[in-house]
Amino acid sequence: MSEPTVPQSQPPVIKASNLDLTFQTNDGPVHALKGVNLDIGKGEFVSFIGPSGCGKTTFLRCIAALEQPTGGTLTVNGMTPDDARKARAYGYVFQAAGLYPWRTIGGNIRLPLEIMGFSKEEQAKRVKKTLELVDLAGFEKKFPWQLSGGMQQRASIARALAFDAEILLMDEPFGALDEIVRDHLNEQLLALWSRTGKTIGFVTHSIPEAVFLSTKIVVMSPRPGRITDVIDSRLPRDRTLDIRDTQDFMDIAHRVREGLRAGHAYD
Ligand SMILES: Nc1ncnc2c1ncn2[C@@H]1O[C@H](COP(=O)(O)OP(=O)(O)OP(=O)(O)O)[C@@H](O)[C@H]1O
Repeated sequence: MSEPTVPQSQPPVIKASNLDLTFQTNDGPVHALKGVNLDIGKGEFVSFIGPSGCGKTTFLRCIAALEQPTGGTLTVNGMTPDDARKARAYGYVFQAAGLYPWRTIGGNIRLPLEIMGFSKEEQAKRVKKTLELVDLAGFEKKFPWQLSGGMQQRASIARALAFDAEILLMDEPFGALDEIVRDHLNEQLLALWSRTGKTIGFVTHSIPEAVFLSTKIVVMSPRPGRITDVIDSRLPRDRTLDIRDTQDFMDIAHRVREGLRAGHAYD
């Protein structure tokens, strides 16, 4: 079994130092992120967990250059998030699959490739490869409504993978799915991560999902949005759902739960 730790010699892929983001609203300032420090190494699977409003989405959006921090520094591959975006450093998977209903599954995956100006031949190659990666080979010509919710979410992951970015940012991608489907997708996502070696940032509200998927779990708390615990998981990288019955799994889940409770007591 491989070890979950990342070699120390590699510089972090994502580095946040004393990061702040305050939104100015009509009701006064909202401190969405306050003093956030975090290093994410290459090939790590990092989950962000915490109650609504603790800044999970905001942090992911800062990495993706969709929000501008008001203090501190944030680098992605040693660059500003904006430069990293231009260098196509990451793919982003949103809460809802967000597929265009008038385009086929292949057409949806192809869309960002068309916009980026890939050749027709390269587009076809990448659509085929990413559909295989998410176990949807043969569904290219179907329309989104012909697929189940879980399959649509997988298609949306394929779209984020299509330009082969090293970093995958996923904002609660399986939140709306039932538990059995979610379990299955969690296993598939782990297999995909292990095949591709990508660095993944994953937002979730589910403790078992965070513990099952991650090499690192970041526990956050609201008002102001901040990190209250960072847990480096000692679970082996190769895992199946059975690992949820082990003592190690339950110990980590317990620590996450305690972290969430401590954050609530702060209110
Ligand atoms: N564009 C915005 N303008 C003003 N306030 C915002 C904006 N975006 C987010 N916020 C506020 O910042 C805080 C953090 O929001 P964020 O969406 O990051 O939380 P979250 O942890 O992802 O929550 P959830 O689990 O509900 O998705 C919240 O109080 C939210 O209302």
